[in-house]
Amino acid sequence: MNTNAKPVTILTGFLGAGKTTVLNAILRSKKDSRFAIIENEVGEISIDGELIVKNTDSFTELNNGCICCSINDSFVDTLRKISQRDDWDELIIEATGIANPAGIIEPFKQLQWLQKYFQIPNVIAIADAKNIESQLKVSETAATQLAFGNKIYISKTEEVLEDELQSIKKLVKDFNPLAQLHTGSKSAIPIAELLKSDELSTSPSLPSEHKPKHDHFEAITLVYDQAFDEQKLFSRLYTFLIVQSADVYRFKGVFNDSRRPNKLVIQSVMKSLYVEEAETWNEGDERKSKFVFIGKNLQSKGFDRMLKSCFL
Ligand SMILES: Nc1nc2c(ncn2[C@@H]2O[C@H](COP(=O)(O)OP(=O)(O)OP(=O)(O)O)[C@@H](O)[C@H]2O)c(=O)[nH]1
Repeated sequence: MNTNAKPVTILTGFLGAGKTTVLNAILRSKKDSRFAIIENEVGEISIDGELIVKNTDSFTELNNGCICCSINDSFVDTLRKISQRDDWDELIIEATGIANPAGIIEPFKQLQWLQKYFQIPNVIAIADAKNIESQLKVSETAATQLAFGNKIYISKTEEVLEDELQSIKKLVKDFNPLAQLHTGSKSAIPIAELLKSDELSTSPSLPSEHKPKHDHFEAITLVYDQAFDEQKLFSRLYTFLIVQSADVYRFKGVFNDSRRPNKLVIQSVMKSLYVEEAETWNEGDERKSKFVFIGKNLQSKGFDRMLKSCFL
């Protein structure tokens, strides 16, 4: 092992599993570390970039598009760029929720020059206690993500009963018996255990002829200059999610309600919808509102009409 190589953590897991939440908890708990962060998102517009807690000693690189299928030049270029900087101590990569993480893990194992700068990654696969069972039924990707973790973290455990949690543990173990299993909730994420590197040798190696499969998800991003009415937006989206949204697996937005000094974040995971306050708008901000819908057979016109009906 190269002693100058720095630690790398990859966060994978299905849409809405809690990857950004874990990333933010790591940033908050290790204030003295300087993090290089790579966000791999679908859609042309970054929303996750806006959801990461601000830490002046860290920097974020965005890598849009699918990096699941092969060693991807733009991802390797991003790693090269980071390797040439000396203002970071640890690298964290948040993979998109809709892809097999093989293409993110593969370069670290196969490109020798990378090993001079980066350790073999600690891969944390996050499974949402409330939704993983149904996600595994609709998505092969959800299963593949679990299979790649050397650690599996079951999030949102406070949302399920103890006997449900036991059967979820058994279920995820079936997909990856070698992984260390951890559980937690938003306010009690076992960061130290998740980041401990002593078990990395159990990281599953890639099958020599692996053919990554991914589901045919698409993302629609919509951006508006107009301000939104928070209540209207919540109630229309809530009704939409309950009544019509079989094919929307994830929805996220950062929006402006001009009566409020803060950015507002609205997001759904399956049928649940949440609004949270984020940082305040700065003087001179354009106050654009951005939304992304992720799923199958999506029609942007319908989303656009619904969102426009929620302007202030
Ligand atoms: N109740 C509860 N909610 C959680 C927990 N972890 C995350 N969440 C919520 O779940 C939603 C999705 O969390 P994110 O961290 O954005 O999920 P993600 O995996 O980054 O989502 P994508 O990047 O879109 O795939 C947010 O509303 C979080 O606040 C948890 O342990 N308990």
